[in-house]
Amino acid sequence: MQFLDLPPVLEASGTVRLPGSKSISNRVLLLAALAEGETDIRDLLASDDVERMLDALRALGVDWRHAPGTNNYRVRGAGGPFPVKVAALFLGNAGTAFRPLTAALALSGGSYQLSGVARMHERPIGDLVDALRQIGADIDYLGNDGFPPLQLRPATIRRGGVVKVRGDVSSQFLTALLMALPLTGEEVAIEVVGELISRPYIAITLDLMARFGVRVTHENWGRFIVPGGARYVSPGTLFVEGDASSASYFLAAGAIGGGPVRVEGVGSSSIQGDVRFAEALEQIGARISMGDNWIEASAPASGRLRAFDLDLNHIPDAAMTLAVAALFADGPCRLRNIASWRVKETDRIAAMAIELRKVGADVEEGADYIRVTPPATLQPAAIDTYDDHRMAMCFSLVSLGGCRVRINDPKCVNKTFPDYFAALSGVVTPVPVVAIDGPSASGKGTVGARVAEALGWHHLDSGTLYRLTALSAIRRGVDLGDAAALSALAAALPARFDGGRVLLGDEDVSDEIREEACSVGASRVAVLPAVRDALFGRQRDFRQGPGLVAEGRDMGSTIFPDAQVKVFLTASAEARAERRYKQLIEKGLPAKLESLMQDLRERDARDAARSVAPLQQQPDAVLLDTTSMDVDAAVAFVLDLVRDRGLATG
Ligand SMILES: Nc1ncnc2c1ncn2[C@@H]1O[C@H](COP(=O)(O)OP(=O)(O)O)[C@@H](O)[C@H]1O
Ligand SMILES: Nc1ccn([C@@H]2O[C@H](COP(=O)(O)OP(=O)(O)O)[C@@H](O)[C@H]2O)c(=O)n1
Repeated sequence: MQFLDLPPVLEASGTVRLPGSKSISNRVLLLAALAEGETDIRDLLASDDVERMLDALRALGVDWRHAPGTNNYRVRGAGGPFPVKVAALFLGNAGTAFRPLTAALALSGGSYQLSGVARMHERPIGDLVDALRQIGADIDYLGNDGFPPLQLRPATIRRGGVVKVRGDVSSQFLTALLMALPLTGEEVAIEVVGELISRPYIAITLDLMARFGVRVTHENWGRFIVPGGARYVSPGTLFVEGDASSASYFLAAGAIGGGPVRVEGVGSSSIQGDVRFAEALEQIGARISMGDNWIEASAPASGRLRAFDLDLNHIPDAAMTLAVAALFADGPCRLRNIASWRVKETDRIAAMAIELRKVGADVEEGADYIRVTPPATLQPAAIDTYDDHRMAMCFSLVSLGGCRVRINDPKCVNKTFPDYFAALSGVVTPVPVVAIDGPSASGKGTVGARVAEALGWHHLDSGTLYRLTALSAIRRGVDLGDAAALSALAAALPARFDGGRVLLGDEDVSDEIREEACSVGASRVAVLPAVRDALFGRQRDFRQGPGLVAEGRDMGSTIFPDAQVKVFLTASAEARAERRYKQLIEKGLPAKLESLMQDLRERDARDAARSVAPLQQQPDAVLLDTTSMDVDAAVAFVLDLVRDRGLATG
């Protein structure tokens, strides 16, 4: 399984240009395909769901062209039903393609097979099929009743009259009918049965249909009239707004991570309901400002979002972002009236509950609500994403809690936002790391500790973890080649660091781990991949604000490959042996220069030759050879690097 590790973040601020709206992109493509004339569509979303729609339109005989290097498309409309009368369409997991195409194809007088991925075949479509059957459409279920895949056949469609459709499972059924019914040419009334959910999505549909010349009226969102003699006519050029649901992650980032974070592409003139996410964020304390085409969010003056209890029926997709924002609130939060989450890309209520618990939240889920009690401190976790782009994007926000987070299967964001993680990294400042790697006695520990102190940052001497593992093993008589036993020891190591002291349980072992036996032992256990794995997360957990200085052999290559400063610290073997000798004698520990030299050479060789995380200078590391340099100069050199990168002032 692929994964993406997001580092803990210090703060969020900056500007993001949003990709095109998925809802608008797929609606506009279908309307342009059915319309008379050519439509120039600007800033179309480039994503999997839109690809599925584009592929389908081409298979149905609609001619479209893409202007290379842009997100602009020209669609030559069919001026009515689709010209190709027999087709098999694969629509992935794109609800915004599947539902509207089902309705439009049911009225196109052809034989069409529509299928998708396994999850698409678990997402209900029965209410739409029932509505279409009322007017004579010939539709069969090829799998389970009420679900895709579907077989559509030519049929005599009753024109005019009344069609009833349920509105309480997915508003896409109504959207699909609204967009397709003008193909009949007669006035039709659509009556919504049950309470209409996600109304703002219907507003988008009506707005876009009007731009293509078909004006639908409605009575209080319960009864809609598609006028007689309606035909779609291209509006010429049409700009796709930025995606308001995608905006939610960045606005939340601003509200949690300080801000201001500005999104461009949506604003007060947007037709997308999800811009109202900004209002919800404001209600819970965030500072929001807005222009026609942008929205900006900053953290509350108090620094902390307020606990909330909100009905989020009108913004079901963006509401997911609030479920994760709840981790940063000052008390338990309740998200209500979100039953539609259960039939989306995955059962989002269940998925959200499982993953929020992983980071430490206490979660209660009901049929149509979720209650999130934030933990005192977030726990690092590996988040499963359920092939659901929004799960991946939402949980990236955990990193704003100064907590590392792993996102499994990060490519699921391709559904709506292929560049999401790059866009996110453009507005967040990860906790900075100075990684110092190098051979034994090159001065890593001394320089690292001094640099950390000068910056006021945390310090990790990773070698002590290997030394402690060796010490525990020696004490318990564990064989230094027994990978399974050693990795179990390493994983459960009761290590604590207190000032300059190293504790194993309550015992101060600072000196003991420096003795020859531990040095040799550490070097031996360190070649075992299982031991290195067992210590991996523990080392990463040292990365906390305001920053970390980490030293060892693989800080820059493996543990913190994204470290902002990487130093390869070295000195000649003779210089290093002499330093070690002096160091041990000063501590009153036994030492012989010759055997130290010998040991050092052997350890250097083992570190450089091992298969996992060998010691070598990284291409992006700065070489610092201290053979003829004193400690002060070495410390000053590293501090200069840190300041040059703009990571610390003073
Ligand atoms: N640039 C330097 N010049 C002289 N002595 C140094 C220098 N850097 C470190 N030392 C000394 O060398 C000894 C070993 O350094 P240490 O920091 O323990 O190395 P490492 O952590 O790389 O094994 C210490 O006594 C330290 O004071
Ligand atoms: N990041 C690290 C740190 C130490 N080690 C191993 O752990 C041993 C002890 O590390 P250390 O940094 O305390 O050793 P010295 O450099 O002080 O001799 C080294 O000999 C390395 O083999 C490692 O493999 N990876």
